[in-house]
Amino acid sequence: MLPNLKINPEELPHSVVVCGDPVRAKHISSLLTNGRLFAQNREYHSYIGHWKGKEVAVVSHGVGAPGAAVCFEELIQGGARTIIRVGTAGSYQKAVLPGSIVISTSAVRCDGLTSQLVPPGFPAVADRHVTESLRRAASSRNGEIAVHEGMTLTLDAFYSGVIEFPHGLYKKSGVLAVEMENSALYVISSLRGIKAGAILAIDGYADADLREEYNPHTDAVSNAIEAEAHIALDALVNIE
Ligand SMILES: O=P(O)(O)O[C@H]1O[C@H](CO)[C@@H](O)[C@H]1O
Ligand SMILES: O=c1cc[nH]c(=O)[nH]1
Repeated sequence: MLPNLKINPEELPHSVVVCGDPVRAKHISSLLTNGRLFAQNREYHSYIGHWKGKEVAVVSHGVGAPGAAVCFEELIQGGARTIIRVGTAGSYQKAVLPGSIVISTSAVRCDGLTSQLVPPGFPAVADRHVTESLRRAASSRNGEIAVHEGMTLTLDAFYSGVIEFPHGLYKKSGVLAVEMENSALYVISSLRGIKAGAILAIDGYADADLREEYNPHTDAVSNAIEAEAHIALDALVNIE
């Protein structure tokens, strides 16, 4: 039994979708054929079912890299070989609008967790086969929603303290969006030799110049989450 996920590894498929929100995990499982809850502990709610004939799991990892890392490590210990994160993120770029989607190719490591695992220069990169599969799955949806691809940034602090995080620096460097777990997923998957990637629904602007009142509960964001869930499931079953 995996101690934090409370999953019996014999039940865990090789292909897994992960997301922060347990309610989103339940919703994604409702898209599956015979989707059902098969484990639950803390923020980790695990569902199993079939997508286009292939068995997949959907597991929530909560908010933030340390808790998510527990989830990723135990999934890999339990036999997961491909993990795709279906997340949300704040945009740094005017052209990356709320309600659009970002396929993350890499993550700037502004989290604390990965600096306890690997040296500073170690890259956090998505697997190229996963990224390619996400790109193909997204392009087969006929441009119904804008899809961007590029670097994202992983940060621990959702709200600022007295220190201002230099969002503007990363905006100028071409980073598309900020979220809180991708670097952990990429570093851990590289260390353990499995494939991982991430797709993100943009739920607002994180950049101070563009920011309005943060409201991630809009129809545009819900539509983007619905679309990215379908894209991730398609990418998971069609990966080469
Ligand atoms: O929507 P999820 O997958 O939780 O992702 C993003 O949303 C949470 C913050 O609201 C963080 O977990 C961040 O990474
Ligand atoms: O970490 C996150 C996630 C969604 N939106 C943000 O602005 N930040």
